[in-house]
Amino acid sequence: MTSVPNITLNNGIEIPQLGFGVWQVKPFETKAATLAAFEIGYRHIDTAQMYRNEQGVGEAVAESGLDRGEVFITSKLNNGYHAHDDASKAFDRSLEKMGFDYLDLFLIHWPLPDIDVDFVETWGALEEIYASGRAKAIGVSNFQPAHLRRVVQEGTVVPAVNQIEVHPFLTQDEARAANTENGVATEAWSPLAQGLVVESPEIAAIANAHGKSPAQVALRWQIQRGDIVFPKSVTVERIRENFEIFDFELSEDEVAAISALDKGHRTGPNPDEFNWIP
Ligand SMILES: NC(=O)C1=CN([C@@H]2O[C@H](COP(=O)(O)OP(=O)(O)OC[C@H]3O[C@@H](n4cnc5c(N)ncnc54)[C@H](OP(=O)(O)O)[C@@H]3O)[C@@H](O)[C@H]2O)C=CC1
Ligand SMILES: O=C1CO[C@H](CO)[C@@H](O)[C@@H]1O
Repeated sequence: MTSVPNITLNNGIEIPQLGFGVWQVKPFETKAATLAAFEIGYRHIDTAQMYRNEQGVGEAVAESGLDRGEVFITSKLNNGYHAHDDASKAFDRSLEKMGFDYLDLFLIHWPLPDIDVDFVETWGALEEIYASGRAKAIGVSNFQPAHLRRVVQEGTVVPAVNQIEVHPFLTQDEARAANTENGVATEAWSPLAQGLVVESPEIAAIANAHGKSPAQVALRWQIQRGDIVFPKSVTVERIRENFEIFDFELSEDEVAAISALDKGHRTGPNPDEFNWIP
C-alpha cells in the first residue's frame, strides 16, 4: 500500500502530508465518503464546524475498525464563536458530535479582522484547550502574515499550522514564507483550485509526460513544495486517483513551470475582507 509521508509539526506531533477534505460533502454522504477514503489508505481528515458534517466523520472513524490513534482529525472553530467561552464550548460540541475525547488539530477558521472579538482572545481559548490535552495541536486558518505575527508575538503557543488557500494559480509565496519564518507548517486548502487545475493546458502537458492526471500533478507539486494537502471528492475513483501521487516525481523545472502559473486567483474569500458570521 502507498505510504503517505508524515510532517512533524512544531510541537513534535506528526501529521500525514496528504489527507481528505470534506467541505461540501453533504452530511448524509460524509460517513460513506470518509470510509471510502480510509479504505483507500487516507488517515487524515479535514473537517470544520462550518461544514456541518463532523458527525459523519466521527461515525466513519467508529465504523472503520481503525484505532483512534491511527487517524488524524482536524476541525475548525466556526465564525461567530470567537469569544473565549464560546470557543471553548464550541470545541466541546465538536468532540461530542464526533464521539472523540480529543482532536488531533483544532484551528481558528478565519481571523475575522473587523469583528469585535480580537482573534488573540480566541487564540487564548485554543491555548487552554491545548493545555488540557483535548487537542494534540492547535493552529490557525486564513491568517495573513500580519495576523500570524500578532498571534506569535502576543500568544504563548506558536500555531502548529496555518491553513490557507494555495494552488498553482495562487502560490502564496509571501504567506508561505511568513509561516516558515515563524515555524508554522502550511496547509494548502483547495489544492485543486476546486477542480480548475484540470483545465490548465500547461499542467495537462506535464501530466501527459508522466502518465498521470492533472489533479495528481497539482497535488504532487504541493507535496514537493512541502505543504500539507487534503483534496476533496465525493467520487471514489477520484479519491483513489488523488491518493496515487507518491510513485512519480516532478523535476525542478516542472515545479518551477507550475509555480509560474500563479495569477493571484482566489477561489475563496480574501481573509482581509472576510468578516462573515453564519
Ligand atoms: N480553511 C478554509 O477556509 C478552507 C478549507 N478547505 C479545505 O480544503 C479541502 C479541499 O478544498 P476544496 O475547496 O474542497 O477543493 P479542491 O481543490 O479539493 O477541489 C474539489 C473539487 O475538485 C473535484 N475533484 C476532486 N478530485 C478530482 C480529480 N482527481 N479530477 C478532477 N476533479 C477532481 C471535486 O469534484 P467531486 O467531489 O465531484 O469529485 C470538487 O469539485 C476542503 O474539503 C476543506 O477541507 C477548503 C476551503 C476553505
Ligand atoms: O472552509 C471553508 C469553505 O469555503 C467557505 C466559502 O468560501 C469558506 O468560508 C470556508 O472557509
